[in-house]
Formats: sequence, C-alpha cells, structure tokens
Amino acid sequence: MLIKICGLSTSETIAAAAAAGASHVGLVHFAASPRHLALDRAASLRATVPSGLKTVLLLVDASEEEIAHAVARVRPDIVQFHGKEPPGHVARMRGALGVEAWKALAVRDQASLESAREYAGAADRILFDAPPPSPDAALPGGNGEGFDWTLLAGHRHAAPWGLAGGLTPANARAAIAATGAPLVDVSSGVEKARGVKDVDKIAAFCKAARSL
Ligand SMILES: O=C(O)c1ccccc1NCC(=O)[C@H](O)[C@H](O)COP(=O)(O)O
Repeated sequence: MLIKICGLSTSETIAAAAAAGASHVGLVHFAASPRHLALDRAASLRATVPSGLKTVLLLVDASEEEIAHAVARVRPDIVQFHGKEPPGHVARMRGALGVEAWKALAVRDQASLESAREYAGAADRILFDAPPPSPDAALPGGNGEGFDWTLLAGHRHAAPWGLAGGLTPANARAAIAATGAPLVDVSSGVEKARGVKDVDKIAAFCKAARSL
C-alpha cells in the first residue's frame, strides 16, 4: 500500500511519516494554503526527506516558468498538479522537467471519473479527490472533505491512481476496502489544528492503511 502524507511543514513530521511507513510526503507551495511553504523552506525540508521516501511538490495552476523554477529549487520526485491544469500542460511539464507528474481531479459523479481518461499518458498518476466545499472556497484540496467512494468501486482505471479527500485513521481501512485504492493521500485527517500535523495521527493513519 502506498501512503502519501500531504502538507508537511516540519522535519519532525517528515521523520514521523518515514517511521510510520509512508511512501510519499507532500510539500504544498500555494500561497492561500495554511500549509504553504516558501520555496527556500520547501527546499530545506526536502533535504531532510530520507531516501526511499518520495517527495511530492504540490502546485496549483502555476505557470510553466513558476513550475520550472520551483522544481529546480526544491528538486521533488513528483509534481502534483492540483488546479485546473489541462492534460497538455501536465504532459509538457512532465516531459520538460523529467519528474513524475500527478494530477488531482475532483470527483462529483461518474462523468468526472471518465474525464480522468484524458490524462492517461499525460500524468503518471491520477488522484481522485473531493471537490472543494463551495465554488469560492479558498483551496481546491486539503479541505478534509470526502466524496462518494462507491463511484470508484469496480471502475476501470486508465492510469495508476490514488484516493484522497476526507481520509482519517478511522475511515482509511473502509475507504481502501470500498475502492481498492493502491495509494491513499491524507492531509486534514492527520492534523491537530488546521495546517498543524499530529505525529500520533500520522502513525495511526499509516497503521490503518496497512491493515487490510
Ligand atoms: O493542503 C492544502 O492546503 C492544499 C492546497 C491547495 C491544493 C491542494 C491542497 N491539498 C491537497 C491534499 O492535501 C491532498 O492531496 C488531498 O486534497 C486530501 O486532503 P484532505 O482532504 O485534507 O485529506
């Protein structure tokens, strides 16, 4: 089971994710987020990530120049595109930068699952996430909101994928059982306050995700 702990902002919580058996850590570079890291801070945290744990840099609707600059500064293994980036943009950046590209997509209904097919070949992984709670929400993700997982049951995926949105230590096992997700991604569900991670919740989440 692949486990991504997103929105980390201290070396202690990165170490806790590694100790708990996470496979990926996410660093958010998006000014409106309570988990936002300036590039210098993201680069210094990235340097503390143990080998074997992959670093995901999360960006939202950044320009090609901004993405190239961020990747050169932080040197992530993966860029997670969490805005409205079209397939061509994701494919171009993936080719130009030589990093893996993941695309987060909001799941509202069966049609939104089908739209993931447009990213096959462009993105290395699709993250199925909840839509933001309202059209004018400040964040497109990381809101602790879930969606109807049953939409994913039996879905024929066109690309590697993962499940995000409202996951917690208490529901991770049921979510994996319902969807067959090969990767789970959590942020709010392992926090003690908005933007502040809890090392015990990180450990509990990883234990639950590995318990099937
Ligand atoms: O975490 C943020 O602040 C954030 C900001 C802008 C876009 C995405 C963001 N987070 C994405 C994630 O942390 C996860 O990929 C996913 O949305 C799950 O979040 P959560 O429901 O909080 O577990």
